[in-house]
This record gives sequence, structure tokens and C-alpha cells, in this order.
Amino acid sequence: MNKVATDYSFGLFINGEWRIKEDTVPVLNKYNQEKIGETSITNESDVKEAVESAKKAFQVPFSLYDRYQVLLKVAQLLKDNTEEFAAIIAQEVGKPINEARGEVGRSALTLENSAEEAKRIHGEEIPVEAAPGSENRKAFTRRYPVGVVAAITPFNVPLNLVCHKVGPALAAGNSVVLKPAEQTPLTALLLTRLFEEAGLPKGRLNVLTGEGHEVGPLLTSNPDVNMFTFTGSPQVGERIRKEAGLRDVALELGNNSATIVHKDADIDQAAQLVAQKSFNNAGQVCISVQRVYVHDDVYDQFLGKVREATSQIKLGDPMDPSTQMGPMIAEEEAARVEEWVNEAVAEGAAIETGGKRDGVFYQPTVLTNVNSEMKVCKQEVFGPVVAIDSYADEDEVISFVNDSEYGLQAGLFTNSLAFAMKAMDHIHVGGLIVNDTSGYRVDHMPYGGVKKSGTGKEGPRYAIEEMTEEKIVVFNL
Ligand SMILES: NC(=O)C1=CN([C@@H]2O[C@H](COP(=O)(O)OP(=O)(O)OC[C@H]3O[C@@H](n4cnc5c(N)ncnc54)[C@H](O)[C@@H]3O)[C@@H](O)[C@H]2O)C=CC1
Ligand SMILES: O=C(O)[C@H](O)CS(=O)(=O)O
Repeated sequence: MNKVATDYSFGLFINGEWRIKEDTVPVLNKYNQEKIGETSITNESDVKEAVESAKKAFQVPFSLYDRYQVLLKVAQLLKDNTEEFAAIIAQEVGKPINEARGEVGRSALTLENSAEEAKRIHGEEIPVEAAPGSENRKAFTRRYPVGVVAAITPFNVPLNLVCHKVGPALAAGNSVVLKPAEQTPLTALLLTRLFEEAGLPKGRLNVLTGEGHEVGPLLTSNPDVNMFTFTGSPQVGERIRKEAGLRDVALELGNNSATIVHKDADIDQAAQLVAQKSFNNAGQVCISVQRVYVHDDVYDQFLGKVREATSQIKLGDPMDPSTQMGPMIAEEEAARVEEWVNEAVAEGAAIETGGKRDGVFYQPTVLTNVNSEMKVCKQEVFGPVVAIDSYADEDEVISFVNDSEYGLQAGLFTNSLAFAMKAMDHIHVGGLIVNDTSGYRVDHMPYGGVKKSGTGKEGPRYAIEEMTEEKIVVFNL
């Protein structure tokens, strides 16, 4: 068993210094509610100082190669400290230790990719001379960092989703003010220590901890923040966009991800992947499988396999390597999921397996006989529940998938190239994953949704584009 974190007390990180405040809040192990650390509470002057230090640091040259080296060093330090980071993630999120290790590995890849992309920031030659009268002109574009980037991140993937913002922001030459989720701040603070160790110039990264509804408005009302990058709920994303005014805002928001299992699919493969990707991190993943549409011809066979696989999932202490699913982030979230499932049952849904809550745990649950108006289908459950329905033909199921306010990613199991191409053209999402579920992601791919799932793309190359401004220079020779 890993070392259980006992004392991770952190201050704020402003201008390269740790600032431990009088006002602190405990961070709890989400499985046993024991204190694993504490963080300081940010006030208005802390925010002003953090933004000011980021702005000042931005004026000090930080070369492309230095950025590359710092990011690569932190990636290596992450790998060297995998067990410590995995233990903190497992405890403060409630994520099984094996999944937490996977997150640390992906985070190192995200930073390595950010480092590589720092070397690939370039513009392009623009042939303005093609215009009559411009024969004697030459033009090209260049990309410039926006300046101070405010990054706000969610609780569920507390390391990799921070790396997806801090990595590209620094690679692009920006300074960062980071506000991690109040439920899971220790991981980001531990990562900050690695940036310090790697020699990141002071002021390039500042970390403020505390409640989002208190710290957030202090950031959005600060005119020296040049850009916001947010991952979290649509409600908060919408608020940040309003408060940001004309400044750029990158939004990675929610989803009620659908996956299709067609009559020609590999049913064993589909059932195994759906059972896995519906319940990773107790379903607290925004591309978690939430709606599954199965062709009539294979419905009973698929349902039987998913029900069996789901009923075998072992719940327990996230620090126990045999645990396959841990607690949810808070008991009130588990109670909300319980309420939504009970509501669906009252409206006719059937519980194939699961459906019971034990404190902060909610059993992995498979529902059938659902309809699109039920909350478990229409809204984002963000919990360990998957609703399985059937369909008769391709056009019908495409309409079912598109019947959503969200559009992040969707999955499609089929061996029909024609159906895959039709789905590619007609399913309105940011990513379609063929022969895997909606839950597939690798960290250098463009990732982001449409509709209420947000705006912009992450993946270091794409985030760098959003964290830089393109300028054209035209020479009249
Ligand atoms: N698209 C994606 O890649 C992902 C999306 N999510 C979404 O995040 C949600 C779950 O994560 P949560 O942390 O519960 O989301 P949340 O929206 O409650 O909080 C996210 C972050 O926003 C901060 N915040 C809260 N109120 C704020 C305000 N008024 N102004 C500024 N910041 C504020 C929080 O402190 C936290 O750091 C789900 O909707 C999920 O779909 C989660 C992970 C990835
Ligand atoms: O959507 C999320 O919760 C994460 O972005 C998914 S992943 O990056 O952990 O695959």
C-alpha cells in the first residue's frame, strides 16, 4: 500500500514564494474523511498581487528553449514522483490508485508535448503579392503570447487538467494565475513545487486556492488578466464568459456522452469498454459513457454482458490496488445521483444492476426502459450511472445522439465504413470515436466540444493557438 498522506500544508504561491495564511481549510481524504492536508484562503489583495506578479514576470524574457527545458524537467520529475502524486490524487479525489497512476503518466505526456510544441510555435508566409498592385510587398504572420492567463480547473482530474492549461500557457510564453478546485487543490500545489524545482522564473506561475465563487470574480474583474481558460460545469463557464467581457475564454464544459453499439459490432469488446468507461472515477469524467444506444438485433446480448461486467466492479478504498471504483467527491453528489435514479425509476426506468447508495458511495448502475426526458439521459449525471436504450436504424440513432444540449464526444461501435462516415458527418460533437466509447482521449489530440460542451480545443498544440495572438506583418518594399 502507498504511503498515506498525513500532512500537506500549503500556502498560496505568489511571485515565487509560498504564502501561508492565517485562514486555512482542511483537505479531506474522500474515502474516510480524514484530513490529509490544508490550504490557505485567498483574499482580494492576494489576487491583485498574483496578477501583478504574473504581469511583471511576463515582461521578463523567457526563451523558447528555457520553456522547453522547464516543462521537460517537470515532466520527468512527475514520472520520478509518480507514487506520491498517485497517492494524493487517490485520496483527495477518491480515484482508485491504479487510475491515479494513469493520470500521473498522462500528465507527464501532456507536459512533454507542451515542451515539444514550444519549439513549433510559428506563423506563415502570406502571398499578398498575389493581389494586383501588391507585387512589391511581402508578408508573414507571427504568434505572440497573450500575457496573463487565468486558469480555473475542476476536481475530477486534478493533475492532468491543470497540466493541460499550465503547460501550453507557459510553452506559449505566458504567465499563469491558477485556481484549482477547492475539493482537490493539493495535487496542483504539489505540482507547483516541481515547477519551482525545475527553475521556472518567479511570477510565471501563481496559485490561488479557495472557493471558486469567491476567487473567480476577483480574477474576472481584474483588467490585467488577458485570457481565461476554464474547465468545469456549463453554469460556471457561462458566468465566466459573461464576466470576461471581450477577453478570450476557452471553455471545456460538461457532457452527457452517448455511445452507439451497432448490429455488426464486436459485442464483447463493446460491452467491456462501456462497462469500463461508464464507471472510471465513479463516472466523474465529462466524457464518461452516460447514454448507450444498442441496435435491436444485439440489445439483449449486449445488455447481459454489460450487466454482468458492471455487477463485478469492486468498490472500496481508493488506496487499495484491488479497488475498481471509489467514493464520489462528496456525499451530497452521491445523494443527487440517488435522487435522479429514483426519479427515473418512478418514471418507468428499470435498474438492471446497482441503484443503491452507501454514504459517499453510489453503486455502478445500469438503467433500461429510459426515455430522453429523464434527468439521467437529458442532463449530465457526472456519476456512476449508464442508461441503455435500443434503436432500429442508423438515422434514428443519430437523431437520438444529437438530442442533447451537449456535444463533446460520442462513441460508435460498428464495422460499417458507410455508417461510420454518415455518423462522422451527422453526429454533432467535438469528437467521434469509432470502435471505442466517448471516453477515449489521448493528450495531444484536439479535444473540446460544441453546444453547451464549450468552446475551443485543448491538447497542447491547440491550446497554444488559443493562448497566443496572431499578427500579420506586411512589408512594402
Ligand atoms: N470538458 C472537460 O474536459 C471537463 C469538464 N468537466 C466538467 O466539470 C464539472 C465538474 O467539475 P466541478 O469542479 O464540479 O465543476 P465546477 O464548475 O463546479 O468547478 C470548476 C472550477 O470552477 C471554480 N468555480 C466555481 N464557481 C466559480 C465562479 N463563479 N467563478 C469562477 N470559478 C468558479 C471551482 O472552484 C473549480 O475550480 C462537470 O460539469 C464536468 O462535466 C470536468 C472535467 C473535464
Ligand atoms: O473530461 C474529463 O473529465 C477529462 O478531460 C477526461 S480525461 O482527460 O481524463 O480523459
